[in-house]
Amino acid sequence: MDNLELFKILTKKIKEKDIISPKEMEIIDNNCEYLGISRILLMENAGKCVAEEVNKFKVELGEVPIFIFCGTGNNGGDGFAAARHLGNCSVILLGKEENIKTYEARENFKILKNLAEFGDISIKNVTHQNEILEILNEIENLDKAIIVDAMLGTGIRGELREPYKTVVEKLNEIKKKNDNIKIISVDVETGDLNADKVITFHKRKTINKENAIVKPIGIPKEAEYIVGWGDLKALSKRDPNSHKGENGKVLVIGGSKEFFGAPILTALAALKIADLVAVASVKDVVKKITNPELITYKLKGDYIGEKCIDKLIEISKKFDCIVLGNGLGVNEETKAFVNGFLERIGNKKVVIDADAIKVIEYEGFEFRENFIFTPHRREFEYMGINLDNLPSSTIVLKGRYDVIFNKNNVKINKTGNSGMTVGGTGDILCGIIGGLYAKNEAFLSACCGCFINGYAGDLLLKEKGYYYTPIDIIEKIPHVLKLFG
Ligand SMILES: NC(=O)C1=CN([C@@H]2O[C@H](COP(=O)(O)OP(=O)(O)OC[C@H]3O[C@@H](n4cnc5c(N)ncnc54)[C@H](O)[C@@H]3O)[C@@H](O)[C@H]2O)[C@H](O)CC1
Ligand SMILES: [K+]
Repeated sequence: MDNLELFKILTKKIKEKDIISPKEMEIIDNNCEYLGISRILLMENAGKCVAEEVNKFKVELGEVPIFIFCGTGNNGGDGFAAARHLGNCSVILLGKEENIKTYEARENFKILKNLAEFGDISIKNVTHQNEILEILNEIENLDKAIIVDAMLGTGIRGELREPYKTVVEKLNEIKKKNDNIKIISVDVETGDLNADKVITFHKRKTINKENAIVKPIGIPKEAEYIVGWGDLKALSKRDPNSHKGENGKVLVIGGSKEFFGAPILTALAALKIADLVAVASVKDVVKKITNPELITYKLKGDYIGEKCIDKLIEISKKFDCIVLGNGLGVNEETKAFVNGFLERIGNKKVVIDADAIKVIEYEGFEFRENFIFTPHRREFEYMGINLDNLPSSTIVLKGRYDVIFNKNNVKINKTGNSGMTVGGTGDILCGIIGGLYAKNEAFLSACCGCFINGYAGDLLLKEKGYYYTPIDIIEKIPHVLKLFG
């Protein structure tokens, strides 16, 4: 079974989420763009859905005034598109036109302005409290009306601020006195607006109420499965006022008298993302580490064995994430170390790669959710993952297509090319994942690690053909992060 077949099996085994968070929706939105589905297309479909629901109210109420309250974000953009589908309505922009946030919302507002000169769509730009109260008083004196709440959607953060606060309070008062004032909320009710209907797009959001009506707007299910720049945009952002060590501390435990390169590649890759990276290894490896940016912990012996567990459990406490396995070697000594260390490391974030994967005793092994495994095909088969009892740990099955999964999620990454078969790219991948995992959750870190590693390889393929080296890939990591971060 190749990776693509495994992916398809997993999409059937892992139940698709029918309620998602605004953050998950934002990742899907951005990955739609990555897949070539433009936001303006989605906004058009969203606006059409809203107009259809307003027309249902018109069947009940007859030809009544329609007021569309729009914010300056894409929720407002949906309102603009809905206005065009409806015609004969009043669009109230709660804010200055120049503050309309996005291209797609601005384009829809521009169209309305072109129409408003001649047609039956009126536009009011209101920014002052008295202008807003005047419109609300007009609505209060009507027998019947339809209100569209396109003020705030999934972009809402924290307590409702003015002018939305006044509008919501006043509309709730009006609604209480006259049930023939019907309110439809776009995607999400703004604050505690008492809407008759909420039309939410693609999937119900965790911030929706039970009665939300879900409408498809052309987002294919693949947009939830393919890793794109939407995942990268969801990564935690560096706080500009942060101090050294606050952007991730990674400890690489690997290497042996036979292999010194692997843990160094892992550490150098992690260092492009985290701001404090150390390598714990045997003396033959430590003496080869000349990079002053890397901290080292020297361990006794030719291999990291059981005798190192206590010291490494102690050292691990200073780090956010451990990357375990690169170049460890595969013998009884390293086997005893890896199994003992993982048993005692508790819920510390650990990326487990290469030789560590090969020496774990999987019989009765606890696949904890704080573990990320990064096997290639053979290592994956050795792990013997039971597809009917998927693990809490996140598994990254590397290949032409990387498949990233755990018991609740599955995604596939298509960046990368056969130039990456060169030795060391696996060490780099788990270094990138370790750097991300220090400050992000496991599944997102694993997906983004695969995307970044592969995308760096794709950029190098364009620049150098297939003959790029692991160090070239490491040097490309910041470029990829800057492109999409
Ligand atoms: N999911 C989809 O496929 C589509 C979603 N669409 C619509 O887009 C909105 C989300 O748009 P966004 O611009 O991200 O955010 P909002 O419009 O919700 O808010 C924007 C704006 O509001 C300000 N703001 C945030 N919090 C507050 C607050 N507490 N008080 C006052 N103001 C606040 C802030 O400045 C934000 O920038 C989604 O809901 C859908 O309606 C697409 O159009 C179609 C596809
Ligand atoms: K809304």
